[in-house]
Amino acid sequence: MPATTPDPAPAARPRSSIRSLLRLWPYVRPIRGRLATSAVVGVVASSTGLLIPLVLKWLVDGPVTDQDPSGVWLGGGLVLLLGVLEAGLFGLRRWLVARPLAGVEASMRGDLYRRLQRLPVAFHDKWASGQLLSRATTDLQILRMFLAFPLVFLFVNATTLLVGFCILLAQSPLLTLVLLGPAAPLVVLSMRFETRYALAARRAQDQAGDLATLVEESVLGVRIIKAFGRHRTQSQAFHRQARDLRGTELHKARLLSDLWAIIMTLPELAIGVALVVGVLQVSDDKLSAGTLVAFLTTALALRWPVESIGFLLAMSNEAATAADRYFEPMTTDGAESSAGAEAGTHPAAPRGDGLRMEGVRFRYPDAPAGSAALLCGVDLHIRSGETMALVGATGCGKTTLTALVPRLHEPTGGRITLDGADTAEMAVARLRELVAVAFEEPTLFSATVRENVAMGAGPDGAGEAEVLRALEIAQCGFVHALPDGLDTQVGEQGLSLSGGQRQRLALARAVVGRPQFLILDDPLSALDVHTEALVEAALRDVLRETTALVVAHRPSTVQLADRVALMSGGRITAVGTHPELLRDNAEYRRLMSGLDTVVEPLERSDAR
Ligand SMILES: Nc1ncnc2c1ncn2[C@@H]1O[C@H](COP(=O)(O)OP(=O)(O)OP(=O)(O)O)[C@@H](O)[C@H]1O
Repeated sequence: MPATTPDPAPAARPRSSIRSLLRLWPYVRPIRGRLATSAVVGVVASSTGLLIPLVLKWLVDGPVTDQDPSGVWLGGGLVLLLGVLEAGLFGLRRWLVARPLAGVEASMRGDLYRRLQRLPVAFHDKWASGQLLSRATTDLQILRMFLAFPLVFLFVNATTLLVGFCILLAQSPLLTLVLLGPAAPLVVLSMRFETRYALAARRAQDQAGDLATLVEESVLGVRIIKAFGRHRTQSQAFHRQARDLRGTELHKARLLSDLWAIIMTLPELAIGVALVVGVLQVSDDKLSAGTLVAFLTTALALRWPVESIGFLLAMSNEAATAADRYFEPMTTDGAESSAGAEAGTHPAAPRGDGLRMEGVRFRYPDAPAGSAALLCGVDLHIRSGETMALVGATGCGKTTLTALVPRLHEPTGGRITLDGADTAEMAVARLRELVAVAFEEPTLFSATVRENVAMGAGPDGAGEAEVLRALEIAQCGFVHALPDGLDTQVGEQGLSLSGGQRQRLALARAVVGRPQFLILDDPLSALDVHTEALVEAALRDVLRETTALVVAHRPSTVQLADRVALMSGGRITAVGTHPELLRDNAEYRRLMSGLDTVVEPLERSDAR
């Protein structure tokens, strides 16, 4: 099932940026002291800058008018000192927050990673990996930038404006009124901009996530794309999505440039008008030249706090969107709980009853409405130490049923017990210590052979002897011929292995921990007949010590099992030994003779 972009509706819903940003509080709380100090230092720094016009006023009205060179030198030195102090304080502000903010980003990323690990397989089936990747990278960077700049500077600039206007008011109330003229239209404009920019920012961030998904799929599926000559189609899809993203980014840039143009023009106009009015006042002797110089220099110094509002608002908006996107997977329902006994504290249930399924029902959450449940009352008992083969037509739900045992999906009805203990009540960690799985599609990680195999052992890990034993059972002799033996890197960024080799390593991983319960989903499908026979011979010893459910498509795999369960119409319709079923069950005979047919949903619902 292809992963898709999650519900795009949030982009269309109006939301409060402030409420979205307030959700960051738990992460910001530990560094609130640092942030507050950095804000205070920022205010002191910009207020220091506002003292410069006052020194200029003193310079013009005093030493310059009196033609006193030593006074001019003193004034110049003072201006230089204030400038250096301002720069130093801004540097200190930056130093105060840089390290703590990197820590906030790291802890948010850590929480998201842990959350993604705990979210059920159903969640990952639905969410595109690129979307999750962009939330864990770009969105978190945007949030760090917000905490470093807009959060502090919206406060620092607002305070600077307040202090600045008090200074202006003290110089000339009339000229201050002239300067305040554009304030009302600027506020209205900023509010309108905020709404429109928020929608564009959300769209751009979602589109970036979709693009990341497409790139990831193109890289992972490069063999298929080449083999089927689909590079042109894939590249067209890439260009289409990249064009859409570019369009949205341009739209954002247009919104920002419109706002910026007005934010730059209106204050400049107001300063121009203030200059004309001020010059008239100086010529009428209603204002000293020094006061006019100080007023205009202060007004010019306040241009930056006003002009920066545009991009501070834009960055805050993007941060609000990033916060929404970050918290979507963080607050999605269904994370695997650690309900039940804690890992390690749940006593291993006494051996005896084996694996029991009672009336197990399941339907995928995204199955079409009104369609029949995939599993509609599975009853099956695998005795302790027994190996049960699970046979059924393609698509009848065998893999799904095996995934319910380690709770990769939660059954929608019925119960599964392991030696009498209900899996629904067990801590997930404990359950997965008891049950080992090897899937038909073997996934290896970017790690050494040894690490990939040892991953299947419990929290105590596996020693060298255990790893070698598992490799031998799975007939993985080929690993000793690899360039670095067991230390050879395999997986996505390592040496490429054949399908059969990967499958055998996955099998070694499943058996390394001597699991009490073993689930094998057609584990030998990629092996040649000779290797399959060797693996089966070695597996028999392992299977004797464990309770196993083995999905089987071929008579050779079925031979591994003590008994066979036939699955059909979402239920187990027959259980018996291979010869018994061959003798008594026509469907089983058909399946084993290779005349298998794909199960259509209609057939399933008919069977009910
Ligand atoms: N994540 C999913 N969401 C919705 N439907 C799914 C999902 N995974 C599988 N299905 C559907 O459930 C049905 C059973 O799939 P499953 O893989 O369990 O069958 P199977 O018997 O193991 O098939 P095979 O023998 O080919 O491996 C199929 O129709 C499949 O399309």
